Amino acid sequence: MRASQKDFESALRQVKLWKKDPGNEVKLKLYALYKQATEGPCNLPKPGMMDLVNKAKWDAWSALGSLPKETARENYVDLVSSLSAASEPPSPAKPAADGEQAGGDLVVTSENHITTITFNRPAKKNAITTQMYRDIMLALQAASKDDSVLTVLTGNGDYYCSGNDLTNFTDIPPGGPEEKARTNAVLLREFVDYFIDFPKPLVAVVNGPAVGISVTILGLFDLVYASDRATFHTPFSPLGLSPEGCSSYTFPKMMGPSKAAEMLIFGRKLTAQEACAQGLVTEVFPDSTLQKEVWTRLRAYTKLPPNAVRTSREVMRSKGRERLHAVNAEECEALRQRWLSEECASAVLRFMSRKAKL
Ligand SMILES: CCCCCC/C=C/C(=O)SCCNC(=O)CCNC(=O)[C@H](O)C(C)(C)COP(=O)(O)OP(=O)(O)OC[C@H]1O[C@@H](n2cnc3c(N)ncnc32)[C@H](O)[C@@H]1OP(=O)(O)O
Repeated sequence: MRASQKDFESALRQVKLWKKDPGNEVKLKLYALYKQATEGPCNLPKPGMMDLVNKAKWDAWSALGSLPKETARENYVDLVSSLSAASEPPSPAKPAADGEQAGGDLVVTSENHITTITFNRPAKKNAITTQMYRDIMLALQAASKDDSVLTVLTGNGDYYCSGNDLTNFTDIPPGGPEEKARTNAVLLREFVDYFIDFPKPLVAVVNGPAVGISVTILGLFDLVYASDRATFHTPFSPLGLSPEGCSSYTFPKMMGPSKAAEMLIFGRKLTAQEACAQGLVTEVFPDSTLQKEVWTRLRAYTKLPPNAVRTSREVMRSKGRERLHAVNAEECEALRQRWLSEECASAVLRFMSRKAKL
C-alpha cells in the first residue's frame, strides 16, 4: 500500500511524540528518509571528517542514492509504524521501560558509614555523560567530607559501565573540534585528579562488564570486588584513543608491562578471574551472591578504627601521588591530540552508525 502525504505527515507528528530516544541508528535512518522524501537525493558537499554529526547525517542520506521520493516517504511511514509500539510512554504504574530509577543518571546514597555512587543509565549500559563526570566529582567532594568510612562505585543493571559516552564527542562548540578536545582534556584531568586525591578508601563493586575509563580508574581504587559475569575491556586502539585514568602507569606496575600492553595497546578483554590473577581485581564472587557477600564484608570494614584506616591508607598512597598527577597530565595531553585524529573520528562515526561494536 502506498503511503499518502497525509500518512507521512502523521508519521512526522508521531515521531515528535515519542518519549524514548530511539537511538542514533534509527534517528539517522529517519533523517535520511525524511530528507530523501522531501528534497530528493543528497547533493550537498560532504562535511569535514571532524564534523561528526553532519558527516553521519550526510553519509546516511547519500547512502539512499537515487531512491524515489515516494519510496522514501513510504519507507519512513513503515519505519515509524514499526517503532511506534516500542516508543509509547510507559504507564505511570509501571517502572520506565529502561529500568531507570528516580534520581537521574547517577544515584548517591549514604548508609551505615558507606557512601555509594551508582551509575544509573542501564539503557545505555551506564555510559558516562559529561554531566555524569561532573556529578561524580561533586559526589566525591561531598563523600570526602561526610561521616562515611568507605566510598563505593557500582552500576545499576547488567553492566557496571560501558565507559565514556561516545556521543560526548559529537556536540562540537563554536571553537570547533580543537576547543572540544581541549575542554574534554581539562574535564578528564580534573576527574582523574579527584580519584588520585580522594582521602578515604575507594571500593568498586563491579556488577557486570566494564569498559574504557571505568576500567582504567580501577588502578586508583583500594578494593575491586567483581561478579564472575564482569569483564574488563580497554579498546583504546580500535577507537583511535590512548589510555587514561593513570593506567599507563598503574597497570604495568600492577600486572607487568606485557600483560598491561595486551590490555591497553591491543585491547584484550579480561574475564573477572583473569583480572583477579593480574591484580586488577581483589576478589571474584558468584554473581548470585556478590551483593550479599560484598556488602556484609564492607559493613564489617566500617567498624574498624577510622583513624587507623585513614593513616594506613595515607602512608600507602602519599609516596606515589605526585607521580600519578604527572602521569594524568601526560595521558590527557596525548588524548587531546588523539581526539583530533581521523582514526578517532572514524571510530566514533562507526559506533554512531552502528557498524561497529566492541
Ligand atoms: C570528557 C571525556 C573523557 C573521555 C575519557 C576517555 C574515555 C575513554 C573510554 O571510555 S573508551 C570506551 C568507550 N566505550 C565504548 O567504546 C563502548 C561502546 N559500546 C559498545 O560497544 C556496546 O554498546 C557494548 C559492547 C557496551 C554493549 O553492547 P550490547 O549489549 O549489544 O548493547 P547495545 O550496543 O545495544 O547498547 C545499548 C544502548 O547503549 C548505548 N551505549 C552503550 N555504550 C555506549 C557508549 N559508550 N556511549 C554511548 N552509548 C552507548 C548503545 O548505543 C545503545 O543505545 P541505543 O539503544 O542504540 O540508543
